[in-house]
Amino acid sequence: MSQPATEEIRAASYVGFDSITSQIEKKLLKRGFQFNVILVGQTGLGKSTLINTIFASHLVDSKGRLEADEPVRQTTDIHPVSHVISENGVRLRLNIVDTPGYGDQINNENCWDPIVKYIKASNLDQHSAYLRKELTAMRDKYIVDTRIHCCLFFINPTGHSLRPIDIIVMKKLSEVVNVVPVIAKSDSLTIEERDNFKNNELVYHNIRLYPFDTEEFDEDELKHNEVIRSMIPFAIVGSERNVIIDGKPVRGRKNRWGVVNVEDERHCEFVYLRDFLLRTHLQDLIETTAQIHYEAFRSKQLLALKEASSAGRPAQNPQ
Ligand SMILES: Nc1nc2c(ncn2[C@@H]2O[C@H](COP(=O)(O)OP(=O)(O)OP(=O)(O)O)[C@@H](O)[C@H]2O)c(=O)[nH]1
Repeated sequence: MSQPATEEIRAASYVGFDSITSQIEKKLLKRGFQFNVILVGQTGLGKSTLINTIFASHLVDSKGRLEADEPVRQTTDIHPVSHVISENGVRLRLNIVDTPGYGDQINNENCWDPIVKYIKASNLDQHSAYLRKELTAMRDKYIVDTRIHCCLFFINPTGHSLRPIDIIVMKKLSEVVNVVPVIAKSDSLTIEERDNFKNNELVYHNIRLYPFDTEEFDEDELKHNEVIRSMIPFAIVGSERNVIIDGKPVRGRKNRWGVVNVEDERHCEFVYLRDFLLRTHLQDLIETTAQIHYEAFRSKQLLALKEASSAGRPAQNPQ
């Protein structure tokens, strides 16, 4: 009897689990993806403009927020806006949480409190939703991810170094969310002033900023994170308008002295920020959020245990 060809043996022993990748892809594509971003920074620093520039469509109305006689908004005004955007059949549900008025008051003591509370509450909502799903055995029910995956922190382009309040707020926020700082309206800075913000002040103040390395990362991923860290805070320029450069419309800002091309890396770091958030680290931002949430929960649990043991009573589960 003749031996079966290798192809036939392979066909006979093929069980087909390699199709899991296409099964996952199909399921994920049907469901779409969720990305929740919070914008933190003073009024008028270009928060809505940047989001509109990144997503190249008018997502957030950046006009008409403040009337002349309207008092400066406070951070209690936090409000989320949801959008569904689609690219090549991939749907992204985008939740943008704006925090108008942060740091605008004369007394900014505890001005970060409402933001931190909001982020913690959205984490807790997610936690409770999963618990409800487990308890009621709704295995197939898709749980919408309410957690905040990224905080874009807008630094005022003062030309000096970071304000003490920014350092405190970034530290507080980094305990509960992935913080990505950006230098707002960097077209107003000289190259020297821009460098002042990048002189490792963030490292000096020991602010724990995203991205984080893990043991799973290969050499390329580690190198890439290193490049990103050396660039942070990204010096960005935003614009909702197109200007004509060499006969072509480009996203930019025109002033008396010339044109800033937002997408030209010689002019600003907008393109690096966009690639980092959407093309290379979107999934990692989502995954790291779960890790931060877990670490915060664990340290709360340990604290509760310590307090309970020193008071000689049984520990309760923290919320
Ligand atoms: N020069 C310069 N101006 C910008 C830039 N980004 C936005 N602006 C302008 O700054 C003004 C305020 O922009 P917004 O996007 O509304 O600022 P915001 O931070 O969302 O403001 P609030 O909604 O009040 O908190 C607008 O006139 C924008 O055109 C930038 O990168 N450079």
